Amino acid sequence: MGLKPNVVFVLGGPGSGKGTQCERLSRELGYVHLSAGELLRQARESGSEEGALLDEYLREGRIVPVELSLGLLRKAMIASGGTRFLIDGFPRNQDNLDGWERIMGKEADVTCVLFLECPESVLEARLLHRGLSSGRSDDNLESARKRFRTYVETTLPVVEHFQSCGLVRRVDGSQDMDTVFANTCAALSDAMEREVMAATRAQIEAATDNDTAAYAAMCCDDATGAGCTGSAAIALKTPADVETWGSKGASANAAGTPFELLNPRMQIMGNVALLSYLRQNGGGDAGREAAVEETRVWLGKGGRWRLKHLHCSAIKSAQP
Ligand SMILES: Nc1ncnc2c1ncn2[C@@H]1O[C@H](COP(=O)(O)OP(=O)(O)O)[C@@H](O)[C@H]1O
Ligand SMILES: Nc1ccn([C@H]2C[C@H](O)[C@@H](COP(=O)(O)OP(=O)(O)O)O2)c(=O)n1
Repeated sequence: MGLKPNVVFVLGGPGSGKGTQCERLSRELGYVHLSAGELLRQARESGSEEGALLDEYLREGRIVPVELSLGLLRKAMIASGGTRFLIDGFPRNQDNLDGWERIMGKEADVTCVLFLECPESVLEARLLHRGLSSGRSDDNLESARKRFRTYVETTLPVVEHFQSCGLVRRVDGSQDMDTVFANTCAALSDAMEREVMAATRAQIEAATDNDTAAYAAMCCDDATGAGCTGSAAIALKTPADVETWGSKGASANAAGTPFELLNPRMQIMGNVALLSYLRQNGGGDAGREAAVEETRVWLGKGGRWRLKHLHCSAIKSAQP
């Protein structure tokens, strides 16, 4: 099975800093940032037949039917080619949530919900200030108050739903931008760890399936592998490189064998993740048994985790 898209929902009142934080997170941590509100504004401007209807919804601070917002999000997710998403301003009500679960529930994994908390007085001041230059028809006091009411009545219950699933990471959005960013990064660390584990599993599955193209697609252009051969690091970029690598460390890649990643240790530094584990290939009747210490260095960029380097120990045990 390939890698499912990993999604972080970013919620908070209007003006809580969702767009500001997502823009920086996407730049520094390599996520694809998609703003539901921005996609709707673009759709309104595109001259489509829904334009006039959208204009009314946006001015009134009402939430548009999920078919429309999720349709735009889904298209943008596919067009981005990424697997790691910050989805900003969605799901904003029960209709959004139901639509997501119906259409995307099996297609994507929600790793966490980043929730920026901010008092209404701060939000109002920010939106009025933003209104001086944003050109947004809803950055005025009347629309801001309507949007805040909509947020309290319809979005907070969605946050409570995610809270009961243990997915909410709360960050005080009223602090200065750098402090909010630092707290946001810390709040995302466990979600990022899960993304890296999922990417690692998907890449090992590609190896055990002999899917060298899928494996290579998860590598950086300058990726290298070292260890198994006892010689210098070799390039790990093209399917042919992966083939060469596999043939040298064949026992650890016994075709179709199930595997376990034991004792994983992970360190995340910005958009770099370092993961070490003992990879145990159980084979049972199906194949050989082998254990290898592996360290993978992953780089988060362009909306994906890409392998930068793989180091393997010698095979610790193998049965013919
Ligand atoms: N931590 C912060 N402190 C002060 N102003 C902020 C902060 N975060 C965002 N802003 C400003 O507040 C306004 C709203 O931020 P934005 O990111 O657009 O919010 P949202 O996407 O949640 O509506 C913007 O003008 C932005 O520059
Ligand atoms: N899931 C969504 C997200 C936004 N919208 C609409 C309604 C919102 O008032 C506007 C603007 O949302 P956006 O997230 O860009 O901005 P604010 O958080 O309100 O500042 O877009 C929607 O209908 N459905």
